[in-house]
Amino acid sequence: FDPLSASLVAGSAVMAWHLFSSDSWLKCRFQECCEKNRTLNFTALKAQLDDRLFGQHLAKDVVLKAVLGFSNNPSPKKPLMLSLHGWAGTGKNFLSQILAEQVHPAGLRSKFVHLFLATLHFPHHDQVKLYKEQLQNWIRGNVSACPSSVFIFDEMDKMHPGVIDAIKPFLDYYEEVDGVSYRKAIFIFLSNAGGDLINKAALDFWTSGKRREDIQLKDLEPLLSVGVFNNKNSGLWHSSIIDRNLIDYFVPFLPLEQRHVKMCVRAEMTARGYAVDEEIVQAVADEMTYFPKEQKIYSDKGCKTVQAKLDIHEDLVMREMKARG
Ligand SMILES: Nc1ncnc2c1ncn2[C@@H]1O[C@H](COP(=O)(O)OP(=O)(O)OP(=O)(O)O)[C@@H](O)[C@H]1O
Repeated sequence: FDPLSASLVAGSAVMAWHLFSSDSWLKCRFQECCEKNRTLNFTALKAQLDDRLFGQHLAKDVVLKAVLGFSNNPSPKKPLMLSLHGWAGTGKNFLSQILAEQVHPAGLRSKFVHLFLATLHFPHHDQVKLYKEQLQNWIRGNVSACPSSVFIFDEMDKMHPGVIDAIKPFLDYYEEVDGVSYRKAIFIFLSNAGGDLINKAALDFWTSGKRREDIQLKDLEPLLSVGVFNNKNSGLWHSSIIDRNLIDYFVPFLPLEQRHVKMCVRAEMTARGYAVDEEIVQAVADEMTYFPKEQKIYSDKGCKTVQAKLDIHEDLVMREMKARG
């Protein structure tokens, strides 16, 4: 190497190191970077929820209100904390995913979005101490790297109260904890707790001839405050998160009717690139089971098994086509 080539090589190396070690434009073209100051886009989120989430007017309203308040506040006093409640397959994970995509476009695939399942990640009650430590380290490390990290905790009703308490310091009104600020992070809890009470309230509305869309948050809150929040037998709420009022928003998910199941089938067919076939839509909706036994109004599993049932129909259609040559 002559001195000129050597300095050129060294210069290029320094430049490359600089470009790829910081969140430069070039680096972020090739790998995901944390957008530290990204705010949630209310209009985009509303459009996504209007288009994709069916039959959940309350959940939609509460989440939009929460997001509006959080994103309009340049210095929130605490992280955003949502607690989603409802029957299986009604869209709790789905909404969390849509919300996460608004902060980090890769959604659940983003390295800044973290999904925990109680039965998978924290299965053994005798290891609570270890889980607590690991979870706190994980949250601390990830929020230090990306303040707008999103943490989703599924199956909160199966989570040991000790593990839930491990999250508490991050949810509180502290400016910083050990030099890290958690105020831009989002925490979402998902749970089936209270689902039966929400279903009962929806059924009461139906029975008295009122429109589902007229159910308001105030119709559910008294029921849930007794049945979930102040019920010492409802595992989830043994935790001090409730005592400290750290949950910003309670988000109820209503049970889904057959018309919503059909909307899910149509959406799934469109996503798979097929023309919507109403015969198949009806067939899939008819294969679902509904409750209560007498009236059969609400889908037992919400829209959860729609994809699997559609797979079977897809298979049958393919075989028919093959048989016809
Ligand atoms: N309200 C809804 N609108 C549109 N699609 C829905 C809705 N609810 C469920 N789905 C569809 O069903 C799938 C399963 O729903 P999801 O996982 O969100 O249910 P969940 O409420 O989280 O259930 P669980 O309590 O059993 O975890 C979603 O990925 C979505 O495709």
